[in-house]
Amino acid sequence: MSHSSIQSVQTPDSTLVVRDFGAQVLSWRPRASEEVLWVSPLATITRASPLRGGIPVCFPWFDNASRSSAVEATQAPTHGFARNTLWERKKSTEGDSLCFSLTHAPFASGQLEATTRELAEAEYWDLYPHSFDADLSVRTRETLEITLTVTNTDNHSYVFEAAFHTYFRVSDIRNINLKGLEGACYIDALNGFTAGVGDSLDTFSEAVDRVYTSKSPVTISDPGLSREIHIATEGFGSWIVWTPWSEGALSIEDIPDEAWADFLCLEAGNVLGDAQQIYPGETLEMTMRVSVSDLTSFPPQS
Ligand SMILES: O=P(O)(O)OC[C@H]1O[C@@H](O)[C@H](O)[C@@H](O)[C@@H]1O
Repeated sequence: MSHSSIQSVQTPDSTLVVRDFGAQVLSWRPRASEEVLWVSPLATITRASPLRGGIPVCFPWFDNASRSSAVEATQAPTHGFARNTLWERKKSTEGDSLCFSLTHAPFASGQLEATTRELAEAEYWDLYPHSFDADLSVRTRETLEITLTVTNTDNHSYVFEAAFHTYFRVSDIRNINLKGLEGACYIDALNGFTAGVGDSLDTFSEAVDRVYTSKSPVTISDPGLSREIHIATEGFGSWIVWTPWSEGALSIEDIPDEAWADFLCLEAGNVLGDAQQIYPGETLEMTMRVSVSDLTSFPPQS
């Protein structure tokens, strides 16, 4: 089976590239700007594994499974299995969108002609025995709009976490400003998961790994690229902010030692206290919108 299938869409306003494996956005470039997403130069597209960069989809749990309320098995893969699974490409009625679906259900024993994807999926059933249909739609115009829709197709309620683990490309993380988290409460993963408040985190000078509770839009202001990236959400309650910094990047195989300053992970999420309870038949929708403006102009309306 090939894991390298990628789809692209070009509109008058932008170009978009998405990989079927993990339904992972790899590139988004609005016409008037440089590439918005960072992908590691060491990323290998032919491997059946999430690629370092772009927008991996973390679902149905986030982070190390031992800390997640959505999954019981502690040996479960970090950030859920959606990013480790081949999604099915769906026909989109709109020329500016790419749509993918992932069905999670018990594997019917005795079924002789299972697809490779079904077999791969079956291995996760023991870890997460809750049926769902998930859809990911990605629309590219002047704004990138990415929506995860989850329907509980089971007969019991359960909990999931979700995040769009976006690697934003920046000129140099030491010279950017982050706006929008002023006054928000956070949990600090680098400080024993302690709670903090009031640290607005507007500039970066060391490793950061925090989950902020906030629904407010955020902006990355990047004088080096003369642009601002505006990110807004609906249906998400958290922002995860992560940079490994120079020392952390040394222990991450697929980030070149010198590349740590080239990206900031700013992730729209429903994690920790924002984990979502979903009832039989219920559908929940989570959307992130990304737009870019010149540093000197007003943010575009989406
Ligand atoms: O290497 P992974 O599994 O993609 O995770 C990278 C990082 O992802 C972030 O979302 C987490 O907050 C970090 O703790 C983690 O290190």
